Amino acid sequence: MARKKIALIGAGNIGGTLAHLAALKGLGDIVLFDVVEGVPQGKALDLSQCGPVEGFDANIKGSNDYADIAGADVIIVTAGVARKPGMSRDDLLGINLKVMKAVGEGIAANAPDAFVICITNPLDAMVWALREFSGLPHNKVVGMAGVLDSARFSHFLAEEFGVSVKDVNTFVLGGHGDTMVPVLEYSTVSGIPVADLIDMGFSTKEKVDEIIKRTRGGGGEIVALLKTGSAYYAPATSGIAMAEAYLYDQKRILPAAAHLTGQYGIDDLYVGVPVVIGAGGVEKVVEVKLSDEAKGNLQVSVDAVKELLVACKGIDGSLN
Ligand SMILES: NC(=O)c1ccc[n+]([C@@H]2O[C@H](COP(=O)([O-])OP(=O)(O)OC[C@H]3O[C@@H](n4cnc5c(N)ncnc54)[C@H](O)[C@@H]3O)[C@@H](O)[C@H]2O)c1
Ligand SMILES: O=C(O)C[C@H](O)C(=O)O
Repeated sequence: MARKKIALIGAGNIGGTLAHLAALKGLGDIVLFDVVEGVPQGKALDLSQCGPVEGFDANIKGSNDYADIAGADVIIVTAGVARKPGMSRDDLLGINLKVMKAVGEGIAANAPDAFVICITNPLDAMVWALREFSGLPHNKVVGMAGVLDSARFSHFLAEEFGVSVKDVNTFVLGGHGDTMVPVLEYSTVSGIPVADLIDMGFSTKEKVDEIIKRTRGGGGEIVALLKTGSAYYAPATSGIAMAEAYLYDQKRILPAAAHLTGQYGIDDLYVGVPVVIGAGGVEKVVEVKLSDEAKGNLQVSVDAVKELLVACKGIDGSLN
């Protein structure tokens, strides 16, 4: 069987980390694409020289030419700009929208059969715009944020409860902004609901509420510490988990920004919900029952995403 091909659009902090992980995990051959000349080529050469030590055979190529992504099975998009302290993700909209246009056109012309995972911020608006610009089927274009936000929530809960993070399962829904919705009723440790663990004295409601707040601000906390950019190790790991679900037809249920057509009362919008990812791309949107409080919070988050789409349409008339 021919090796799979993974194309990474954007060879910055996340792009380079994605390439490293994809090579270590043997996902296939890798193309690192960027508009900056030299950077993808330099990173590809450096990464290729891990091969003899790690024992991987992946062909890793750096490129400034979209023709090199032809035949890609999976494309992960991180092209664009990351925020710095004092900025919100939404401040990136104008500049990254233009990047999504170029990337969408490049994908449409060279790799229209790929499964495309968008990571660029502001995530929910950028994945929507990327889908519009590329014209790919909605089930083949998805946004990564929920896996990362849920990983943050799980990490904080495991630390607070003093249990292995392997047993913690959480869901964060909604847009990837400060209005995201960590859903407590679907958060468990080995199947035990968080509320029961609070009753058993593992923590208090106040502390768990603080963790929810910290999860919502999880990206900003790292931006404030790094000062020059944003998180990249956990975002790359999260993107790779989604790529593996597609490449290995795992049918995983993962929170991801997917195109909704009425589910959760939301139409023609990309927003974070649980989805099944397998060889068919986004194979199903999983519509879980939500409490009235979670529904209200999701609506606030959806309204924030809608505002960003209005802004996108204002900037680029072709999106109307
Ligand atoms: N969805 C999430 O959960 C999540 C998490 C972390 C970061 N992000 C976002 O991911 C994006 C990338 O983050 P990063 O840390 O890798 O940033 P980075 O600045 O390190 O890398 C971005 C790369 O994109 C390249 N680029 C710019 N315009 C391009 C174009 N038109 N075509 C191809 N490449 C282009 C740049 O040259 C740069 O190498 C940012 O928008 C960031 O906000 C999202
Ligand atoms: O916070 C950011 O700007 C990057 C990313 O969205 C994150 O959540 O880490």
